Amino acid sequence: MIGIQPVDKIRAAEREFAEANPDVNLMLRAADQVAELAERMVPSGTILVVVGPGNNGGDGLFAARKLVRDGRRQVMVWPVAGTAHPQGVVAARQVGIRFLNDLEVGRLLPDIALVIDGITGIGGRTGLPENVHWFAEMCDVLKIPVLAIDIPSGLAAEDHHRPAHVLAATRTITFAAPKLCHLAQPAASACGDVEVADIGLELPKSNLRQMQRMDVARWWPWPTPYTDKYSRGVLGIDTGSDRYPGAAVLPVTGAVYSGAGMIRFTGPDRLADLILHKLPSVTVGSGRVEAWLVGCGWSEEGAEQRFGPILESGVPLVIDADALRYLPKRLPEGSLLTPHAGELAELLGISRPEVEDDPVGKAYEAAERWETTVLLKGATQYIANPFEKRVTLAIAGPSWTAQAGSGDVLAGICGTLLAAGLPAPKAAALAASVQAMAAARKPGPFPPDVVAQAIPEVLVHLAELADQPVLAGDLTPRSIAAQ
Ligand SMILES: NC(=O)C1=CN([C@@H]2O[C@H](COP(=O)(O)OP(=O)(O)OC[C@H]3O[C@@H](n4cnc5c(N)ncnc54)[C@H](OP(=O)(O)O)[C@@H]3O)[C@@H](O)[C@H]2O)[C@@H](O)CC1
Ligand SMILES: Nc1ncnc2c1ncn2[C@@H]1O[C@H](COP(=O)(O)OP(=O)(O)O)[C@@H](O)[C@H]1O
Ligand SMILES: [K+]
Repeated sequence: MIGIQPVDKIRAAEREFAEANPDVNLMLRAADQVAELAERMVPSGTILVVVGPGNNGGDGLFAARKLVRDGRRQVMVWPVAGTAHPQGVVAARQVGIRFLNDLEVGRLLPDIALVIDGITGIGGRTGLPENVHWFAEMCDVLKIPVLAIDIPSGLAAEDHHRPAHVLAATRTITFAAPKLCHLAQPAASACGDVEVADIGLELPKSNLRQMQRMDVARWWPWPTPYTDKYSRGVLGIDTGSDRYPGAAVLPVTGAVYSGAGMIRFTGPDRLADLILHKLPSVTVGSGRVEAWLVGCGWSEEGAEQRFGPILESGVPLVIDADALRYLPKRLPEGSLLTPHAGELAELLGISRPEVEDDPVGKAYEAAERWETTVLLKGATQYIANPFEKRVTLAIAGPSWTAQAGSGDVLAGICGTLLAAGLPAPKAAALAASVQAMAAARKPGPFPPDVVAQAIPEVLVHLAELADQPVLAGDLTPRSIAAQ
């Protein structure tokens, strides 16, 4: 798990560090890391460092000095605000770096091998300075690689929005910890590959975090030799309707391919035939279950009648789609709500843009109101955990997943994991991450059920990562196997 840090925590850590280490210049440390990455990106060619008025520009100027390599590399600086970090300017001038004006930049740009963006960092407000708009567009058109220092200029560190004008980066090097803009879409799409450089700052634990592959590997409920189908978890699924028959098949597909021990389908009989045709391991009719998945494709007719008895069962529920309209005040303990932005807006009685403006805050608000875990779906998936007062971002996948039915499959994966006994926040974070990883293995317009079929391959890799014996399969002792 990686902690995502707000700007005030970064600044506080910087102050503490400076007090404890008066002889260490953090800007030089940051600049060295920027220069080192720039060397890796373009071992030769001219580098243009674009600097703003603050310390982000200071990083850029000291990196420029380092990159000159005793005159063996041509490095130029464009101070976009007129003024720039005074000591940085002196340092750059001392090694003979040429300072350019707008006209010169326009003329020389086609021959630049790399742009280093030191316009604004964590002090940046959303939006690029106006006199740089043309430059950002030219870099894009000319496909010039851009290395952003800390934050691509135009983005604000704690904001997931991507404004119309931003100096989009090929790579971003940030310091100490990622900020929200590096990981949350659409801002993240302007950051390119993000590298987090250690400059020695000590940061407190964050209540905003992002899942890593190793977390998925470690938390996945791997079966053991003691496992049977019941102990792996029986999932009840009541989904689909005449209007949405696919919403019966898709969640079941997600559940089967993520390894549910057993599935009991209790939706309309006609739909059971459809499911069995594709997935004959599913059983039909009620019985004991460890968790329920409800709501996908219910449509309105009869929804409440379907929901009532399931709510009374007392086991944890995955509550998706139409069932979100009929939430009781108190939900069974351990339940999980899986709304997309529109459904969350309806739940909270606000507009969709209000949710899209503050996904972290709104997901958390709903989680607190219903005292339950909320998985807010979308390009970035947020899991709000009101018990430990934190929000986790799932591992992200390709945008091809934005298609009808992906949410149904995801609900099925969540169901498998709740039935396996995982607490809802873990189940949601694992399910969303694994679906994204499966989609990354099948990048393209594959239907959501085909993406679900890639989950076993993802799990094989994760089991290797976690060194899980479950992979061995053949437990024959080596000496016998060799004969
Ligand atoms: N903290 C750390 O641990 C370390 C930090 N380090 C580095 O310091 C950076 C932070 O530096 P910083 O605080 O000086 O702010 P910075 O990002 O340069 O921007 C402020 C300037 O930009 C201006 N401005 C803002 N938005 C604008 C806009 N949209 N359009 C136009 N102008 C805009 C703003 O103007 P003002 O708000 O004053 O009007 C102000 O003049 C950090 O990202 C990292 O690179 C490392 O050296 C070492 C460790
Ligand atoms: N831009 C995107 N990039 C990646 N995944 C996305 C994107 N937009 C949506 N998704 C995924 O698509 C799913 C859509 O869910 P939902 O809207 O409930 O679909 P449905 O109800 O039709 O199944 C979510 O699980 C989310 O993971
Ligand atoms: K920057």
